[in-house]
Amino acid sequence: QTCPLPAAANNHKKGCFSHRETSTMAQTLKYLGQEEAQHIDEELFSEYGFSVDQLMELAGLSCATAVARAYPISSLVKARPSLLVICGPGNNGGDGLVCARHLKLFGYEPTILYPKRPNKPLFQGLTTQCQKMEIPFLTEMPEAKLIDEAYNLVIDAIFGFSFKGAVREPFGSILDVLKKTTSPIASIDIPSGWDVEQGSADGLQPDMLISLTAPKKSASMFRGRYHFLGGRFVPPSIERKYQLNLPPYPDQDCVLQL
Ligand SMILES: NC(=O)C1=CN([C@@H]2O[C@H](COP(=O)(O)OP(=O)(O)OC[C@H]3O[C@@H](n4cnc5c(N)ncnc54)[C@H](OP(=O)(O)O)[C@@H]3O)[C@@H](O)[C@H]2O)[C@@H](O)CC1
Ligand SMILES: [K+]
Repeated sequence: QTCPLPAAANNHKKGCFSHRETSTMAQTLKYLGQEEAQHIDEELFSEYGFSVDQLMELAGLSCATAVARAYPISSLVKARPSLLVICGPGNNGGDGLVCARHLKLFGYEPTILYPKRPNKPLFQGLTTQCQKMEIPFLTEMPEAKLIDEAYNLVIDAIFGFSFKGAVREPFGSILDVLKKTTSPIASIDIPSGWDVEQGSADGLQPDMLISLTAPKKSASMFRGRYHFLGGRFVPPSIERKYQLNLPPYPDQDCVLQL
């Protein structure tokens, strides 16, 4: 069988739905509503004893792994393996910080924009770790033309499943710039600015989406090339309770291409 998905240095072949008789599984994979995603998240912390930094580390590592699968360093068009990681004010932004740190360990050259930093030890620690990893932080959002020239890829870690309502500054202006860039965008969990369930017809159109735990309803509107599932930490009883019908991850991989 020939894989209909675009080649990502053949890395997608292992575990790719299209290479297995999994079309029925793909149909039954649950796409979560906003409240359901938040309930699962809360339950993992309150009833299952996980800590936020534990799951954030696994989520961020999944994102870095998926990015490296879809955009291997050898496939990048610019001389340096430069990436821009834009982090928002919540846990999605925390995933972005973890993702940037792992990408640096994988040999990429991430730069971070983190305009609104929560005053909490978790995020302060993640920021320090990135600084100690010699990852530069920008003080302002570059113009679209500069992004196109300087970065192979933009990682969108601005908003996740708690985003609601009209976008507030400074993120409105940041998203407006991102809509003008031609560098591909990889969105963590939700394309930022999209309604978590309804999507957004005139919003970002990322090239990649990494759904964490399970895709959210808006993921059915995703039209980019690479859709990965990550966050391989869901206990079987949560999976049963919420009828997630997660496809089996290949071997010991922390990501799966949908
Ligand atoms: N179980 C899992 O799968 C795990 C999930 N994880 C990750 O957590 C993510 C969810 O994180 P989250 O709940 O912290 O919320 P998130 O979406 O980052 O944003 C909240 C921030 O955005 C802000 N904000 C909201 N609306 C806004 C607007 N219109 N305009 C401007 N700002 C707005 C809001 O601001 P506030 O309302 O407080 O002013 C708040 O500061 C999830 O998607 C996944 O990536 C992993 O880390 C761990 C395991
Ligand atoms: K995002």
